[in-house]
Amino acid sequence: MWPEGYGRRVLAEVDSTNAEAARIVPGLTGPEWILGLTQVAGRGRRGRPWTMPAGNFAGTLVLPVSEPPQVVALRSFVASLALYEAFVAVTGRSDMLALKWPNDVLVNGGKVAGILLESLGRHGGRDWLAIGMGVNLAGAPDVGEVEPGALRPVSLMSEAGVRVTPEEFLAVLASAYAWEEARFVALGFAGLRDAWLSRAARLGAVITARTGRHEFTGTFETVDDAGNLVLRTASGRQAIAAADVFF
Ligand SMILES: O=C(O)CCCC[C@@H]1SC[C@@H]2NC(=O)N[C@@H]21
Repeated sequence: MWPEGYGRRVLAEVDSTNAEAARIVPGLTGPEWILGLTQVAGRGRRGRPWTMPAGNFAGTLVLPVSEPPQVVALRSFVASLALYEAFVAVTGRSDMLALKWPNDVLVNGGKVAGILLESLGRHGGRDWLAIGMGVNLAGAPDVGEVEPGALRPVSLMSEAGVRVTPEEFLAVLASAYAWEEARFVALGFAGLRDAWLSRAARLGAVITARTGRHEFTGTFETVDDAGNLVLRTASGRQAIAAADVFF
């Protein structure tokens, strides 16, 4: 069932649903989903492009938020848990799914979805956030399109053999997101941290985190209560706020 209080608009073609979010936010009074059936200038994290083979999901939730910025940023965990639940709902399986810090969703070890949070500033006396989600439902970009060392892109179709339209996926995701959002607002990150950790890829394994300035290799111990990646390295415990992670 479509969640109460959330609006929805579906666009045949859009440059980027996150860019569209910035355009429409001044006229909004509550949360609104934007679905782009074709997205021609999708944006990924760290300024990378996000390509969208036909039939994939490109959606952005435009959300009013009321917490300090470091808490608002924890919506990436809310969104990744919602994506995970949506995948379980459409495939009936959880055995091949995992979450990669900070906010990728993996199927059989390949990247099937990514999340891009962008602040939209203040409108109508409220702060707004764009939560952009790209999901490879039908096809994955060519492996040559991702940076060296990044996980191979995969699609739900190739890994699970499940065919889902973007509209069908939006219905499932919107409902999963609304549930996770309500839990986050009621209980804070403490209310979902264990759920996220129990779905985490490579917890307890040695991983590498690159921050742009530094590279840390160590055992992935946990995610702390501020959402930082905690690694046990040869030189001690490191809590890392933002990085790309390599397995
Ligand atoms: O780099 C990543 O992993 C994040 C990718 C986020 C892509 C989605 S697609 C829908 C929304 N609109 C955009 O332009 N980007 C996000």
